[in-house]
Amino acid sequence: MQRNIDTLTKTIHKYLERNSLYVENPPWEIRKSDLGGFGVFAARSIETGELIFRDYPIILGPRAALTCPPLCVNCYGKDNLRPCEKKCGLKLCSDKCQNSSKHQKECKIVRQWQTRPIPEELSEKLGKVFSPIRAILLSDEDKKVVRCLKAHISDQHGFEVDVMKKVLYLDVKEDEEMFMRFVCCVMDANAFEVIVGSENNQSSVKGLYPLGSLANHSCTPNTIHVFDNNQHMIVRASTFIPKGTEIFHSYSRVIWGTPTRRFHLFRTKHFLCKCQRCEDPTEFGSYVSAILCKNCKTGKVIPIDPLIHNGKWQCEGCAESINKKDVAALSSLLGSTLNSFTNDDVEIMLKFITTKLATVVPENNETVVELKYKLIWILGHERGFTWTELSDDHLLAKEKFCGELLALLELLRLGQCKMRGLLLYELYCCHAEQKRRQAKAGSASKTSDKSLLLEAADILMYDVGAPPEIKKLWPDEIKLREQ
Ligand SMILES: C[S@@+](CC[C@H](N)C(=O)[O-])C[C@H]1O[C@@H](n2cnc3c(N)ncnc32)[C@H](O)[C@@H]1O
Repeated sequence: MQRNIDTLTKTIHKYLERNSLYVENPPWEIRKSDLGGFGVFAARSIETGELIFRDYPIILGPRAALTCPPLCVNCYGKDNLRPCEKKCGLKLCSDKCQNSSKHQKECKIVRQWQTRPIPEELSEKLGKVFSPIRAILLSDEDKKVVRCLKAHISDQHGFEVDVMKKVLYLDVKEDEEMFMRFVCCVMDANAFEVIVGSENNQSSVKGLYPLGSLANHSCTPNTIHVFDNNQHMIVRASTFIPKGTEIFHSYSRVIWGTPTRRFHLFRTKHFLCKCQRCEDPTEFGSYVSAILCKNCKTGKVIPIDPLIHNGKWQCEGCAESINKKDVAALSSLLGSTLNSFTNDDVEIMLKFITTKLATVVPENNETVVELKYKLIWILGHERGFTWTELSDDHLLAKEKFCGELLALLELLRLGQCKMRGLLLYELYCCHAEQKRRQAKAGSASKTSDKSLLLEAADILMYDVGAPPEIKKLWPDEIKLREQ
């Protein structure tokens, strides 16, 4: 399909209207982007925290990753899965899901395609390659929406259809196969990871959001996106966005260093980011990708030109230069050490930060940051380290890491980003626990700073995964939507 601004704008407006999400004079508009293709731009100035748009997934389905557990194909629950009574090969978790009209349609089409029964051991495979089948059942209008989204056409995409044909022996018609292969290319270019379910029963699935898909990437995004309990995507401004500015998501992890982010973006989204943060050898003075100089021991080694693949790196202190390969070897070693730690290795991780890591990388290096973030989620949460079990030292360590990572996010100019919301809440919980302990010991009580909680509640507004204490602070109108 010919992609131009008028067709794209009309198609997206109509899609939002069909889903009751269109608002008159929206603060966004679709335009050609200097980055190539199209993008979403601010049609007027947008204040920090302002709602930019809501979007609804045109396709939502299980993720194919091997690490994702099998899910009910209807509600994405993980428990009580059983094969469909009509033997389509999919798994469901209840009579309600079995009898849902959505499943009835999907069940029928899979049974039509079956040339032999799908054995139970292959049922999980069918669940994981199921999203493109969903696209076949879209209305013609919705198919038109999918056709106007960017597709990365290459043989690397579409393995789902190969599994359908070669492993599950589904007899798919040629035109259906072609459309499903195209849908795989569209999903790979545009799909978001979506969290469904609440607190203790969350699953990760993938969703194609037509308007959300049109926003390009920046490593310093100006938006935050969350998903509510109806799988709507809610996009708000994480910083002030002047009129005419391009609206960006981040497709990568903001705490990764430039080589890691650029590699990830290239591998998954097939482009080399050249944003302001990627261009800056110090990443706005954060030194997230820097390592320490082996020669002078204290100088920070940074890339001379971060946009040159395999270019030289140089120490800011003694000017000693290093090959990118040596930097990459150290990063990879540190990365695998980080991955080898389990939740029980808290003491080892804490020691690793202050000993080994402190001699080879600066304090904001991505490995240090990842490790601190990992510890923040263990301390106060995991078995053996819950709030009441936590030692005073561990509580202090968690509080310190929250403060350090919040300072880093500011250096990285990330505004009211999701990670800030999560860290503010964890910091608030540290203070509340300290206050409880002081009250118990009868000593002068530390005040737990309510402003941290209020700011976290504002940043994480609408997020289905937000802690209950935060949800209580949302305006009634949003609480009602959540029910
Ligand atoms: C989700 S789409 C974004 C919308 C897309 N520009 C379009 O025209 O529909 C993702 C694709 O847009 C392009 N893109 C997004 N951000 C980019 C960036 N910062 N630099 C270069 N290309 C980018 C890449 O081709 C990427 O795979």
